[in-house]
Amino acid sequence: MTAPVHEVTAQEVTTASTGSQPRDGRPVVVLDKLGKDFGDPNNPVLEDVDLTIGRGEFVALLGASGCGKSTLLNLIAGLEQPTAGSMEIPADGVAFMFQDATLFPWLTAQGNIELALKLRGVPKEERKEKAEELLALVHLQQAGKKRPHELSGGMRQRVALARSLAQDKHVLLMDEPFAALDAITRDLLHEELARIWRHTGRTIIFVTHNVREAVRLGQRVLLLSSRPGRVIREWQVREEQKQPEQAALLANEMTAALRQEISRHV
Ligand SMILES: Nc1ncnc2c1ncn2[C@@H]1O[C@H](COP(=O)(O)OP(=O)(O)OP(=O)(O)O)[C@@H](O)[C@H]1O
Repeated sequence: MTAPVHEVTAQEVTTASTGSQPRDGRPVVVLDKLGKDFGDPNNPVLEDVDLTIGRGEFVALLGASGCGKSTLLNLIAGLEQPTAGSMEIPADGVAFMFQDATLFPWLTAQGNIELALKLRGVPKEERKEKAEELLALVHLQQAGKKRPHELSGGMRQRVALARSLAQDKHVLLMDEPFAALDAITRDLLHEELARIWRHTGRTIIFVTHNVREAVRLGQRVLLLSSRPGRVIREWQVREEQKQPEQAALLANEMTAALRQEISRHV
């Protein structure tokens, strides 16, 4: 059985009666008692997920392995249907970025971005310029003619980010996009992503296992319980808490909560 999915247009916005409220901005994603099972209703992956995400928010999602983080993103992306509760998601869909860049190997970096623009219906004569702008936004203006195998992992993820921005969706879902990168490259990409988020005003929902990454990037960090997954705790991250000392304290607090949740489940 599937549950109702309501698609909100840019103008049509409602507020959920329950769950996490956004810090500011109109709600763009509203999950109300959302649940998902894969055939066994007695063993749902997600149950009673209540969450409201406001326009322009950067939300990081933490939780033990297998608690349903990716499933939650798939539901918001419309790739899976909920089996309980209801949700409101943007009518024009969302953009998705994964851990693996999944670029087409036979296309150049620029070609991969131009393809996304083409699929969005951007006229041919505008695609080159727009792709170049997006490459510049991710600081890859020199690499447009290179194919994916000629790029480092970090550069491939930059192209993947530019490609997801090319889809021109307001909501960007990111599923552990930097997990496979080394610490220094990841750090650089954090800076890039924070800058791009401020520049574009996108709403970003970012899944990670890395607590420091969540503190570094998120305005709000949510902790999902182990199966069945639901939001059990959340932290607002103030700007000053992104400074190293305070960030470390907050990360410790989140790690303790995450550990407790993992051991409770074990
Ligand atoms: N299409 C599917 N059919 C059956 N079970 C599924 C399907 N997709 C996910 N699951 C199950 O749902 C549970 C949650 O998976 P999910 O990938 O959402 O967790 P996760 O929190 O993202 O995990 P990780 O942190 O390890 O990536 C797992 O037990 C998984 O096997």
